Amino acid sequence: MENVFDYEDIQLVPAKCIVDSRSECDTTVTLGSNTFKLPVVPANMQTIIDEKIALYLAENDYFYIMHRFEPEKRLAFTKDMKNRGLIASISVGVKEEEYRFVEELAKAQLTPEYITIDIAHGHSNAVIEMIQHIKKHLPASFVIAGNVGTPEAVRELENAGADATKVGIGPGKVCITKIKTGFGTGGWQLAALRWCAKAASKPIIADGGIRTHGDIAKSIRFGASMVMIGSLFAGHEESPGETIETDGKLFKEYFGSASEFQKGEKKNVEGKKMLVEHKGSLSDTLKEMEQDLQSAISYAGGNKLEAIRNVDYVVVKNSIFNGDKVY
Ligand SMILES: NC(=O)C1=CN([C@@H]2O[C@H](COP(=O)(O)OP(=O)(O)OC[C@H]3O[C@@H](n4cnc5c(N)ncnc54)[C@H](OP(=O)(O)O)[C@@H]3O)[C@@H](O)[C@H]2O)C=CC1
Ligand SMILES: Nc1nc2c(ncn2[C@@H]2O[C@H](COP(=O)(O)O)[C@@H](O)[C@H]2O)c(=O)[nH]1
Repeated sequence: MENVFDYEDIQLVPAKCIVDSRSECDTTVTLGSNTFKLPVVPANMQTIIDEKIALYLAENDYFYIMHRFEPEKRLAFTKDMKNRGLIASISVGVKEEEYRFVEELAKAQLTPEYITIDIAHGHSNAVIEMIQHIKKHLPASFVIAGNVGTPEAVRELENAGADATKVGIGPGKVCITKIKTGFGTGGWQLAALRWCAKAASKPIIADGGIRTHGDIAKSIRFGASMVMIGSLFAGHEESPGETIETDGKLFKEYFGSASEFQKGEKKNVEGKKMLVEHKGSLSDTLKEMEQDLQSAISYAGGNKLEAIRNVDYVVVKNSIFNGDKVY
């Protein structure tokens, strides 16, 4: 790979505006057989989403993916969402008990609309076999598989039956994979996304490294259908992470799914914990994201998300913030 770059190295080039107001710009996106308000999904991590947030997102037409770290609650969660006439979207791992869980769902005739296979190194037979298992027992579920960082991986998971792949190994804010292993897409996530998107024949979810709302538009430009975000969703009133007061200031904790805090032991740790400034309500952030994306669509010279895919861009190595600290 040559000419790698990341979010802060790129600026999108404006095209002639065709709308009279940014409110005319449509930020909706279709994934599988459902249409959502934004091409954004909060990360399936325990300090980012819980049942209450999932319910709020589903009721308000946002995409969500429930985490897999309270495995015993997933069947009841799926049933509850279905009883409310809402989309059920859950995560699974690849261990033996996860195979039994998929069979249990099938036996109970509960088909989640979306199942995400949530594994650090998704380019593996373990993930391929789980995709095939889900497709055998729950053929109507839309399967998102990951995480990966190469075109080969995207193709292999798609060929195994994945309906979408999730790209991003190591760009996350609480990720230490890049430091502990030397591997990943950290520092060149946007270029890796472009590389993967060129090989993809199905949707790609860009996962990790989003630090500003403008990065959502950049992800769309470089081939993402949807963007998964952790840290920007971490500090809300509703966020499940613990609230901590330091010197009169409120913070919320945000920890990695492969951190010692998540695992309860110091084994194969590839994540850390940090404190994020308290930032008000989730609905305010979602509204602001929508407005910023509407504005981005207007700069792209269109009135739909698709317009962003075709804009020109320039590489401005590490200079777009002019020294301003925005995160
Ligand atoms: N997007 C990212 O960059 C990363 C995300 N994470 C997140 O952390 C969580 C835990 O992930 P993960 O450890 O995969 O899940 P699990 O702890 O559920 O591990 C799943 C299985 O895969 C095996 N495994 C894990 N990593 C590797 C590897 N590098 N090579 C071969 N086998 C492996 C594990 O065995 P064993 O433990 O014995 O090796 C285990 O059997 C997930 O939520 C994941 O998304 C973690 C790191 C990077
Ligand atoms: N390497 C690790 N990556 C992790 C861990 N827990 C989550 N993640 C990934 O990060 C993104 C969120 O990134 P952000 O930049 O938006 O904060 C999340 O969706 C996972 O893919 C971890 O412990 N280690």
